[in-house]
Amino acid sequence: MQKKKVVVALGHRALGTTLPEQKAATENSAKAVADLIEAGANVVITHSNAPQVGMIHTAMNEFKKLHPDYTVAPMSVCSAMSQGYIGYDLQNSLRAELLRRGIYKPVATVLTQVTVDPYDEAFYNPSKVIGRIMTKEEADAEEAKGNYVTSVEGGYRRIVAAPKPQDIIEIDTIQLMLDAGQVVIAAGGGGIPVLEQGEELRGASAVIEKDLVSGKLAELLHADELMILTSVEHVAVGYHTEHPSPLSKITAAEAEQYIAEGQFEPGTMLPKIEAAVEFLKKGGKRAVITSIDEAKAGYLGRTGTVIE
Ligand SMILES: Nc1ncnc2c1ncn2[C@@H]1O[C@H](COP(=O)(O)OP(=O)(O)O)[C@@H](O)[C@H]1O
Ligand SMILES: NC(=O)OP(=O)(O)O
Repeated sequence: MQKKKVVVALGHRALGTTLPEQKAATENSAKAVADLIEAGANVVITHSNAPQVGMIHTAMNEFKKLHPDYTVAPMSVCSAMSQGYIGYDLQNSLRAELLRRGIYKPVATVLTQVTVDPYDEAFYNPSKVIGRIMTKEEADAEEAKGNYVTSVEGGYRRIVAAPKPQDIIEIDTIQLMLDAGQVVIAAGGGGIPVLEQGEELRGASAVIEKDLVSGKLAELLHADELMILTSVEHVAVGYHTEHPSPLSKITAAEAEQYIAEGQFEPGTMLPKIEAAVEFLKKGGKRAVITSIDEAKAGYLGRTGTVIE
């Protein structure tokens, strides 16, 4: 039987935030991904990174206090570190889970760079929330350094630019590994944002939305399916009303209509729907949005929101 090529996007619930949380969460997520592999999927995994990249950035800032003449680690470097750190836990959890099930499959993380447009409006309107919740004093200190913050429930968080992903530099490597039946973890945290300058790639001060890059990855790999595994079993309309209606199966045109009605929250559900619609418009067959706990049922069409 021909295996299905599936891009699987893992969100916050699949990763946790702190080091011990991430270890436990990735072990759980590995079970969900192994279920998909057992069900016949060849998977490429991509994942969130906002809490982790913020934590790494804070750590690098602390390091600079010991060495004031050092430059602060750019956000692109912090993104690369977050791919390595999250990929390390994910690939080991998945390797072990597959071995426990008697499946031998190489699992590897590809440090992935994603080009962005230097004129992307997002550079003038930072909107991507990263890192931990801060006090007013900490937020003021960030602003004094030239960073941006926004108020959230419980305090303040940093915001950075989230330009749209244009192209994936390591796509041929990812494709080769996928075609060889290997499990690839790629474009984590939206990918390391880079600007093309002649032959050079220069890191951009931004964090790309992981949902949008998962759609781009699925498109460029000609994947059969995009699965976005998040914290809710279904996408809903009227989500913030007393009577939300869960969606089971919709078309891309219906999804666009709901986008126009403002049914999806920017920064959480909206980019997932946009990624799904874009993937379908570029030739994808099916996108599924469901909870990480229902991954296999979603893959088998028994739950989740399916967009076709
Ligand atoms: N219309 C909607 N239907 C379902 N969930 C929604 C909707 N609008 C916003 N959400 C929120 O989106 C969240 C999932 O997005 P997010 O927290 O960014 O997840 P992830 O980290 O998995 O990408 C859900 O927990 C839910 O609160
Ligand atoms: N890069 C990214 O979109 O991360 P989050 O999903 O954690 O916001």
